[in-house]
Amino acid sequence: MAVRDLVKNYGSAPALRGLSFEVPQGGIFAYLGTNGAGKTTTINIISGLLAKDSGEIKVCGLDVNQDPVKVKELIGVVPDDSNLYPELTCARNLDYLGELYGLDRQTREERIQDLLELFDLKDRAKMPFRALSRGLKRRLVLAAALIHNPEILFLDEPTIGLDVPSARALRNHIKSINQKGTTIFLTTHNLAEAEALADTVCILIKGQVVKMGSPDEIRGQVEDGTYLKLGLSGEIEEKTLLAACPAVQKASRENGFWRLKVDNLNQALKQSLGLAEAENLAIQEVSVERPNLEEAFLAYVENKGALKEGEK
Ligand SMILES: Nc1ncnc2c1ncn2[C@@H]1O[C@H](COP(=O)(O)OP(=O)(O)OP(=O)(O)O)[C@@H](O)[C@H]1O
Repeated sequence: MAVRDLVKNYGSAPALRGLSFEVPQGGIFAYLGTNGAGKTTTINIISGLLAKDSGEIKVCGLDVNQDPVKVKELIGVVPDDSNLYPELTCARNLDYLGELYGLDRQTREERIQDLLELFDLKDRAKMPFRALSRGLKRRLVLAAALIHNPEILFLDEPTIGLDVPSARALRNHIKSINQKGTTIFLTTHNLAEAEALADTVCILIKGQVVKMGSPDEIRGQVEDGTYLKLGLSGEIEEKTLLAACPAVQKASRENGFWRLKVDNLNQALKQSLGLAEAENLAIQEVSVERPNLEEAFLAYVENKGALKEGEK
C-alpha cells in the first residue's frame, strides 16, 4: 500500500499536511503518533469513510478513489470499539458479515470454521457476542475483520483494556494472521507492543511523517542512550536512588526492574552497587540496554535534542 502527498483539512484546520509512506506487503507496520497526530484520519480516508482533500492512495495497486469497492474487499478494519451485534451468536455475527461481503454459503461456512479455530473460539460459536469476556470479544472482532480474507488488516489499539494474558494471546493471534500472509497496519500508543510486533515503524507528528524505518533504525537515532537495568531484592525510593547515584539521570520502573538512564556507565554501576550494599539489598539483575522504542519515540516528539546530528 502506498500513500502519497495526502492532505486533509477539517475546515481551516490542517489534519494531514501532505504525508507519504509505503506499507511493505506482508509485514507488520506500526503507525505511531501522539493524540491528534492524524492516525484515525489517515485510516478513515484509506478505508473510504472520509474524503481526502488531495493526494493519492493505492492499495495493492488500486486507487482508493477509482476502485472504492474493490479496495474495500482488500482491506479489513478492526475498530477500537466493537462493531458486532450483542444478541447474535459468535458464528452468526461472522456469517452476517460474510453475507455483507457477498460470500456464498459454503465459503462462509468454511471461513467461519477456520476463524473460530484460529482464534480458539470454537466452543463459543453458539454463545451470544454479549456473553463473551472483553478479551474474547476482541478476538471475535478480529476474526470478523478477516471474514473476507483481506490483504491488509487495520488494527486500532488492539489490546487496549485487556489483561496481560489476554493481550499476549491477542498479540500471538496478530502474529499468526500475519504469518498466514495478511499485512498488518497497527495503530497503538503502546510502544512496547509496537516494538514486539512491528517490522516497520512510521512516526507521525502533526499530520506529517517524521521518521520511518525498522524499530532498530528508529532506536539507533537516539544518541545518549545508555540504560542500566537493575533488579534489587527489595523496594527503594526513587529519590533515594537518584540521590545516591549522581551518574543516573532518570529512573523508571519497568516490570519490577529499575531502568536507569545513565551518563557514565562505570560511575552509575559503582554507585548503584554501593547503594544496594548500603541498603542491604541483593542485586538480582544487572544489564546494559539500549533505548527502547518508547524512548526513541519520545526523543522524536518532544526532545529533539536527544537525536543524533542529521536527525534533528
Ligand atoms: N471530525 C473532525 N472535525 C474536526 N477536526 C477533527 C475531526 N476529526 C479529527 N479532527 C482533528 O484532526 C486532527 C487529527 O485527528 P485524528 O483523530 O486523526 O488523530 P489521531 O492521531 O487518531 O489521535 P488519537 O491518538 O487521539 O486517536 C486532530 O487535531 C483532531 O482534533
